[in-house]
Amino acid sequence: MTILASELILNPDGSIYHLGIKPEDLADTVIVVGDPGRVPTISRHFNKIEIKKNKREFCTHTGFYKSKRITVMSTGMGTDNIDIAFTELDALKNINFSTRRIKEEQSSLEIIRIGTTGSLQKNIPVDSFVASEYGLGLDGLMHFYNSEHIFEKEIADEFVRQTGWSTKKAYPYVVKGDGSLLEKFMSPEVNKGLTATNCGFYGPQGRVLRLGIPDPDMNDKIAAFSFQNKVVTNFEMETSAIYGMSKLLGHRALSMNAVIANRATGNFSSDPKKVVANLVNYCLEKLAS
Ligand SMILES: O=P(O)(O)O[C@H]1O[C@H](CO)[C@@H](O)[C@H]1O
Ligand SMILES: O=c1cc[nH]c(=O)[nH]1
Repeated sequence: MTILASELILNPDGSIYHLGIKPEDLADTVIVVGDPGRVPTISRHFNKIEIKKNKREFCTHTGFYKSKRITVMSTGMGTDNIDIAFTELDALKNINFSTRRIKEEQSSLEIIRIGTTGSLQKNIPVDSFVASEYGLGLDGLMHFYNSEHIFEKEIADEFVRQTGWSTKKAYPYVVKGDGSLLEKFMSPEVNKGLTATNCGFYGPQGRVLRLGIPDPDMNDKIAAFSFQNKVVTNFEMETSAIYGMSKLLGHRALSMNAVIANRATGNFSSDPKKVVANLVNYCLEKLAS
C-alpha cells in the first residue's frame, strides 16, 4: 500500500518533513539529545563530519567517531517531539521514499539518548549518571498507538496503587529499554533505574514557583514507590516515549542520564556542562568499544 502525501510528508529536496534529512544522511547508530546546542559538543569528537543539517529544533550531524558512523540529532524537549522524531527516523530507515511503500525487509537502529535529569533519590547525587532500565511514562503518548503488548503492566498498576495516581492524568505505562545496550553501558559508576518521563518540567515534576499543584507530596510518594526492589530513580521528559516508539518500530534504545538536579536534597550541579561532557565521553567510548 502506498502511503499518502498527507501522511508521509516529504520536502521538495526529498528530505523528511520535520527532520529535514534524507535516508542517506542517517547512520545506523543514532545519539539523540534534547538540546540542539549539545549536538556540536558531541560531533566535535568525530574525526570526520559528513553532514550538518538544521530544521526547527532538529539539528543533525552525521560523521565518524573512530571508525563508527554515528548520527547525533537533537529532538527538543518532550515526548510530543519524540513522536515526530522517532516516526521520521524510522521512516528514513524503513520506508522507500520513491515508492512510498514500507520496505519488505525492516532494519533496526541503535539509539542512545544522552540527556539531563533530576534525581529523586538522595543516594543518586548530582554529577552522577543513571542508565534507564525502564521508562515510566507519565506523559500518555504511547496510549495513542497499539502498544499494550509492550507494556510492563504490573509495574504501572502497582505505581498507580502505591502513589494514588489521579485518574484525571494519563494512565502510567512502563517500557523496558534494550537489555544488550544496558549491559554494554553499565559499569560501577552508573546507577541503573526506573526513569519517570513527565509531560512538563515544572508542575508535572512537582516544582512550585507561583502555581500550586494538587498533591505537593507526590514526588515523595513517587520516590517511595518500590516494585521488586526497583525504585524510580529520576525525572526527565523523553525516555518512556523513546523506549515505546523504539520497541514498537523494532529499534534498540537506551537512555543515559546526567544528573544535574537532586530533587530529594534540593541541590543543583555547580557545573552541569561538565557532567554532560563526562557522560558524552563515557557514551562515545562505550559505543566505539
Ligand atoms: O537535557 P535534555 O536532553 O533536554 O533532557 C532534559 O532536559 C529538558 C528539561 O530541562 C528535558 O528535555 C529533559 O528531558
Ligand atoms: O530536574 C530535571 C532536570 C533535567 N531535566 C528534567 O526534566 N528535570
